[in-house]
Amino acid sequence: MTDFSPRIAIIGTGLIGGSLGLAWSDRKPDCRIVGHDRPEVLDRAFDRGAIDERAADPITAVSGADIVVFATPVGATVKLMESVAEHLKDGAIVTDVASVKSPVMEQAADVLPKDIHFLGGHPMAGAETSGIDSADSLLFENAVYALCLPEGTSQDALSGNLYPVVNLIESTGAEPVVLDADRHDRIAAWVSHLPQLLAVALMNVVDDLDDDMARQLAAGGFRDMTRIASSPFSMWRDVLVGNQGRILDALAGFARSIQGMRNRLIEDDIDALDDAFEQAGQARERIPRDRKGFLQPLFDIVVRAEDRPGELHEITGILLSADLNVQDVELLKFREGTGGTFRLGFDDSDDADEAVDVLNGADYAARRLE
Ligand SMILES: NC(=O)c1ccc[n+]([C@@H]2O[C@H](COP(=O)([O-])OP(=O)(O)OC[C@H]3O[C@@H](n4cnc5c(N)ncnc54)[C@H](O)[C@@H]3O)[C@@H](O)[C@H]2O)c1
Ligand SMILES: O=C(O)C(=O)C[C@]1(C(=O)O)C=C[C@@H](O)C=C1
Repeated sequence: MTDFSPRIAIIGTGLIGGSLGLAWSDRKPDCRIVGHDRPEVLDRAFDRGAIDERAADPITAVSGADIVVFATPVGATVKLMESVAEHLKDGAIVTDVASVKSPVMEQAADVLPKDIHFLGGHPMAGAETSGIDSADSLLFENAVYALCLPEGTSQDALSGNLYPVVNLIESTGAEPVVLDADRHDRIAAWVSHLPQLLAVALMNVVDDLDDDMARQLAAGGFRDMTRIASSPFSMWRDVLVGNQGRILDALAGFARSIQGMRNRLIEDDIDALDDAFEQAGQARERIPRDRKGFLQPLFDIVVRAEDRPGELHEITGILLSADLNVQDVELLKFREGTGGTFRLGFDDSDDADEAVDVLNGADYAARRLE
């Protein structure tokens, strides 16, 4: 594996598995990627260039693979890991992308043979959509990628036995962050799993008003807070099962906070909420800005795009040829099906101005976002 052109098996070529495949096909062209999923998903992954080979079953996929990536829902990952364990190549590295780490880490410790190296993974990037059609080679750009080492594995393994998979993760543009599974799951309960439930609850209480005018008045604030309300339950069910206790703690903490606000309103002590707003404003400022999602690179542009495959690729290609480094990309979904607008973020104001000029020169409608 020293030549860094490993054979990679991706089990589950949906949103996350497909996005990894697309990123590696682009940036690690020497890798050979074999995928396993349902036949129709595999065909689509192959047509999109996310995989080089289709494997009809998981055992065929992992046979001979240097690196195996499970990108299936948590429950399926746990089951599949056991069913392929005995068929893994000696010395292979196994990783996963599950949103909750403890169940996967425990299963890896239980079922993987001693000569297999395991590294738990969780890209902190995703979407409210699922499936291979939503996969995007830029999904992990600037995203934090949580890595969990098995108990008893030293951090040195990240630059040793596990290096090939760390290198692949870094090649997607993601930034690895190492922490243990328990801490990961406790924090993910607060910053990812709780917000998912809140988005669903908020969307539904407004829906229950059954007032069309509410839907019309809902603007940016409501949209920002409910984007992930459309995430698929098929993925989230396993996360809720796998992290139930910690999510209950987070829900209890949230309930206390909201009840506190309610009490201040009941007591007509509105000004007492000033501290809460102050704390929230300051806390949000402390979240790193150079991260996907939160990223407000200081210099943004917007560009109109047609609703056709490859559009983003073309735009980023134009910028790359002009030596302009895009730090973040976001599709602002205003009118689905009729195209949309991308927000592109740059480190530098001059780069943002130049990007507007270059794109306008290539017949795109681009402008600075103030
Ligand atoms: N969606 C996100 O935002 C996000 C972000 C980070 C991590 N994750 C994690 O990534 C994993 C995959 O999520 P996703 O969003 O890509 O979902 P997805 O539905 O887009 O993709 C999952 C794929 O796995 C396939 N699959 C399911 N069971 C299978 C089985 N037994 N054998 C073979 N293939 C099987 C499905 O057909 C599907 O193509 C989950 O563990 C999830 O927790 C998701
Ligand atoms: O939809 C997005 O933007 C996401 O990044 C989704 C998100 C999250 O932020 O909590 C959801 C679950 C995953 O495990 C990781 C990422």
